[in-house]
Amino acid sequence: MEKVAFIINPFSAKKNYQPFLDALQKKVENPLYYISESIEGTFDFIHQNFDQVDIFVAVGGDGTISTVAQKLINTEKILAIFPAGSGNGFSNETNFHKNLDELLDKIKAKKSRNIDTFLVNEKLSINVSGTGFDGKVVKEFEKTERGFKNYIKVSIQTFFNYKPIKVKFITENFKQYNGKYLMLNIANTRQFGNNAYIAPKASKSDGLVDLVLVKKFPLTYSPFFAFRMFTKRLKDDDYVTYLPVSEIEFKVSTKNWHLDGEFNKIKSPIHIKVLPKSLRILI
Ligand SMILES: Nc1ncnc2c1ncn2[C@@H]1O[C@H](COP(=O)(O)OP(=O)(O)OP(=O)(O)O)[C@@H](O)[C@H]1O
Repeated sequence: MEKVAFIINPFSAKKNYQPFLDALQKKVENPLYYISESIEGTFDFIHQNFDQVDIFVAVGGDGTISTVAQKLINTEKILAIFPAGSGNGFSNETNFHKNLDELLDKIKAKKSRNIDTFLVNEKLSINVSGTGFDGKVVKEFEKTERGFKNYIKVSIQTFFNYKPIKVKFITENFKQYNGKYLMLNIANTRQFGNNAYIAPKASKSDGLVDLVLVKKFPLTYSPFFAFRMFTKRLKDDDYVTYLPVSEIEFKVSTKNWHLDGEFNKIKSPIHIKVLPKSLRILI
């Protein structure tokens, strides 16, 4: 077996990691694994095993993957994923499936490629991060037991009393886009998760992110918006503007952000910067 370590987040996938662990122990002799009780725990584990491991497998959702990725950025170490989250946006976009045999075959072949990531001020994002409506939704969602149904429920409740955010660009050339928005997202890949394609043309290896500005639309329009998002047709939507950028600065009237689906408080002004080809992933 290649030099590989499995980092399992017991809080993802409805805490149902035991079947994964049983299967792993059946198929791999004496696997190196770590059940992560905290983000700090994951950091320590990676630090302690860094020299003797080539491939770190994150077993969890986008939040877990992002914490593992933070320690692998700009190194030769390879990130692999066994998706076990509720949305799995990043793993959907990087071709990882809930199939242990397939993953073990890929590990044996050990082929990899470098992809982009980006920073929101100093914080790393690998998939899609944003502020405004969905920052608030993630904040409220984290108070529930998660899952797709709760996500939809919280989204509808939040929509009713949501005030648009104000965005003011610092970077010249973009000032024409100053204004009020329902939400602002930065997309390295195409989807949030659950095949919700907020940026259907985004590419994780072009040195750019899509800055996605969404204007407030009437509630009656939300089914059309959702339909377009799930069918990769949001690009044609009049409420949405796409700005592909490698770096951009702006002020925004809220601190509520989500980074790869995890709630974060980030102080304005905001500096977005792509880190081109900074993360090596197993293919
Ligand atoms: N390395 C880690 N170790 C322990 N807990 C973590 C780690 N990374 C993230 N967490 C916490 O675990 C919870 C679930 O994380 P994660 O995002 O992986 O799963 P999810 O929310 O079910 O999936 P998704 O983001 O795909 O919807 C979050 O509350 C997060 O803060």
